[in-house]
Amino acid sequence: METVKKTKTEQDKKDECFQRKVAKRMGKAISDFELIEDGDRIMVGVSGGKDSLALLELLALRRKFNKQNFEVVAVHINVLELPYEVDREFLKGFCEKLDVPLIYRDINVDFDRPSKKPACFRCSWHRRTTLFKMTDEFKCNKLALGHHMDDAIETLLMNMMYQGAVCSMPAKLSMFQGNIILIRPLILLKDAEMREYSRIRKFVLEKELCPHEDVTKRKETTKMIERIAGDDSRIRTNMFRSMSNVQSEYLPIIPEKKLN
Ligand SMILES: Nc1ncnc2c1ncn2[C@@H]1O[C@H](COP(=O)(O)OP(=O)(O)OP(=O)(O)O)[C@@H](O)[C@H]1O
Repeated sequence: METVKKTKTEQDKKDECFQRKVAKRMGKAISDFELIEDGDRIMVGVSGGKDSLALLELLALRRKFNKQNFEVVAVHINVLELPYEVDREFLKGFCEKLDVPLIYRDINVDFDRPSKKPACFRCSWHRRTTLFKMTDEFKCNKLALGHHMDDAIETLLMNMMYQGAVCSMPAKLSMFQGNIILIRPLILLKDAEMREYSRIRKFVLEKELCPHEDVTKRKETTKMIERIAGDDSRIRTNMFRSMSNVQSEYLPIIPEKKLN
């Protein structure tokens, strides 16, 4: 039978080159922060959003083509009280193509219970706690989340502005006496790069907005960074890099006993 060979357009070549760049950047994070070792069994939290889909795909491809020997398991937590669901058919097909097992878990979040914490915070806490518990159940030693560089910068500014603390999201965090290691392999990638990756890969994304979404502080912070950074691509990178360049002798550090 005659096979029809599709010729690559200039755009196709550019897109492939961009995908390789993103994979390399994640590889750099994995190597710089020593995120993955041979024999790891990594649980990937997949929300159905662009970042965690990209993370899952990039890790699965790395496992296939690189020399590192590790396993990947995808988990989606479904909050029963939320009025929408992830596109299950898409996610199923996506994981099958990558040869990654997919686990669904339904959970309840009592949004009506009075609490000082915002609904978004509580929902995220429940999802995260469920993921941690599931690592044990499915014998995974690492949990990978899809946070990227802009998430880290936003968190840094939010903690400075609302908590009076300089802290953000580490690329690697040992938790529960070292029983589980949280990793963030996309930490060297920007949101704009993840959006481009998602466009190229034609990810099917949830369009429905969560009714509880924290529309205030994080969104305001995102806009604030947009205003500060403008078109200068160095600014986001420098804000991120500043977290690895803390010159404490040049900070007005108040002695602990005088803090209150
Ligand atoms: N429902 C979920 N099930 C499994 N993992 C989740 C879920 N929600 C979030 N996560 C994990 O936590 C990370 C951070 O969550 P967050 O809510 O900030 O991301 P998101 O905006 O839902 O989407 P994205 O997948 O694009 O990061 C996600 O990247 C993903 O790894």
